[in-house]
Amino acid sequence: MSNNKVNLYDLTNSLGVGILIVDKYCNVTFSNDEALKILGLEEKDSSKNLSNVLSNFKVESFLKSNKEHETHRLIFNDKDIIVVKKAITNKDSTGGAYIIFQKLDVYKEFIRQFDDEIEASSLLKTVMEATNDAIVYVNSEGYIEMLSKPYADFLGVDKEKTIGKHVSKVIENTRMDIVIKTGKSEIAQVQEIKGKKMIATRIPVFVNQKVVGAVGKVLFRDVDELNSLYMEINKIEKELNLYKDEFKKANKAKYALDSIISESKSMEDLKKLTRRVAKTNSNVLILGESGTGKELFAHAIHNNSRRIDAPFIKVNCGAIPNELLESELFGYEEGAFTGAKKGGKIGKFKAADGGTIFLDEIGDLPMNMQVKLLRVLQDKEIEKIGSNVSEKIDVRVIAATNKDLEKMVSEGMFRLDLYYRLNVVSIKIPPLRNRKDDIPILARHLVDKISKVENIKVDKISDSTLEYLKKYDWPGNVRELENILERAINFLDEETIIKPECLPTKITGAMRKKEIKSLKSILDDVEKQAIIDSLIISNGNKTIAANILEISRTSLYEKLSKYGIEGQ
Ligand SMILES: Nc1ncnc2c1ncn2[C@@H]1O[C@H](COP(=O)(O)OP(=O)(O)OP(=O)(O)O)[C@@H](O)[C@H]1O
Repeated sequence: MSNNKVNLYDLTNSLGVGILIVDKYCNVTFSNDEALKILGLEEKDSSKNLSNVLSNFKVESFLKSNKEHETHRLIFNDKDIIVVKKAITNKDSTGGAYIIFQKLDVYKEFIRQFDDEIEASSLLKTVMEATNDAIVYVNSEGYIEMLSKPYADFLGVDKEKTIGKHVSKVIENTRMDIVIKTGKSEIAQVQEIKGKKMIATRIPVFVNQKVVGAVGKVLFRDVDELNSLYMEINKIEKELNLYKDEFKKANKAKYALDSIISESKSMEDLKKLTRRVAKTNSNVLILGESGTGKELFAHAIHNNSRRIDAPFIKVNCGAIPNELLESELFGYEEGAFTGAKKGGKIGKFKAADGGTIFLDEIGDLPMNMQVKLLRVLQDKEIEKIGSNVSEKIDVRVIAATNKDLEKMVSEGMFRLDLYYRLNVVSIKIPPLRNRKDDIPILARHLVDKISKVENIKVDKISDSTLEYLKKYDWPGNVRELENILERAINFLDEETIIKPECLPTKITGAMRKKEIKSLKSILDDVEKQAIIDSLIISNGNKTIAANILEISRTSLYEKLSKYGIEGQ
């Protein structure tokens, strides 16, 4: 091989194209490595295979055709190949042809990249045109390739005329050329342009780890604008904190265990149990007749738990109409249904996240909601109405009812699985009639509480009043006691002592009758009844009646007139 041929060989290989040279008899006089590589041929069989290639490439017919060149596309060894044949026609040559070929994939990839670039650049152009921000894009040498209209307007330059100019000639105090050199972003830096302090961000653009340009963006037109924005944000933040505080205050458990006034052993034991239970994370079911203090216990559990600083949210399941219950508990997305509020609504469970939810009157929860509540307790996640995304929540559930839940379960009115989930720990508050020891201390506590609210001076509750209170059965429990005492306090005139007269007759009436009766009047009552009975038996015959009573007729007449019994 001559030196020239060696050069031609290296050169053609480095071009990445296959080259064959044939003489006028269609003998291969030259082939490069790329040719074999592209055609997928082994070097050792090259001469045999090349004749196969020449016939596929239709070289012989090309030589005979006297055409100067010919291009066609063909499939060889499953490869999509483009072939260019060129006749060797210079006058000192003996003829033949150059056959130059390449795999089409290379071009396809090239075209794809080209298309991508066109697409990216038109996308960038569209973004630049649509933006309200001041944006500039410079190439790797710092020449402007794109400038947004707002930026051009602010600079007072013609947008089109800036393209191709060096950024330092168009933008005052620019550092875009520095960012290109350092390859380091500069975020939110002050840049003075036309006497205004602007906040600029400059970001280098990398392709294959090489800086190919940089984007600059002015975040705010002027620092003053930023300051007023900052003040606005500050104001909103303060307002938000205020609302957060209000929310916290409104959704705070008000009562501690000390607020539960009692002296009876049963209640003291219950308070001890409550203190222990509060420390755990278990769901609690509070049972007891109406007015026994179930809500007080729920507050106390929250306030003695680790959740004390998180919200305590109360929901009265019996007071919310069925159709609203789901949105109250779980919230809804904006547009979830007609009439849904803009921005949607947060449900009580979400509001209680991290804290406690108190589901009062749980026995009134309709069946469909029982199923949904069970799912929340099992999965510890909620799904807003109109959303298909569920959200994890961490809420402790305290439920309460004055209904007999076990009976409801046996009657199919309450789900057994939900009952088990809620009843991990149960607190059963005894009715007031079963702990009458609590009445004096409770009465004094309630009188203090009410007199403060009503601003009425009360010195004490008389002993006889306390006796009456202890003898009554209190079907409405502590709430009824509170109401009776409030009424009594409002009865006080100049007095400062609550006496029996201040109590309603349902409490004093029956007892007073019994107590003021003397032995004589009791005997009179019995005597009168015996006379009536004897007259009934004797069918009104006074002689027989006197005989039954073993008294004289005269005596009977006297007693009839004494008791006003007539005409029997
Ligand atoms: N042990 C107590 N000490 C002080 N106040 C009490 C006590 N028990 C109940 N009360 C008061 O009695 C009233 C009724 O209590 P609470 O609302 O907690 O009862 P409840 O069992 O939840 O009633 P309901 O079943 O009707 O919802 C409240 O004003 C509460 O402060």
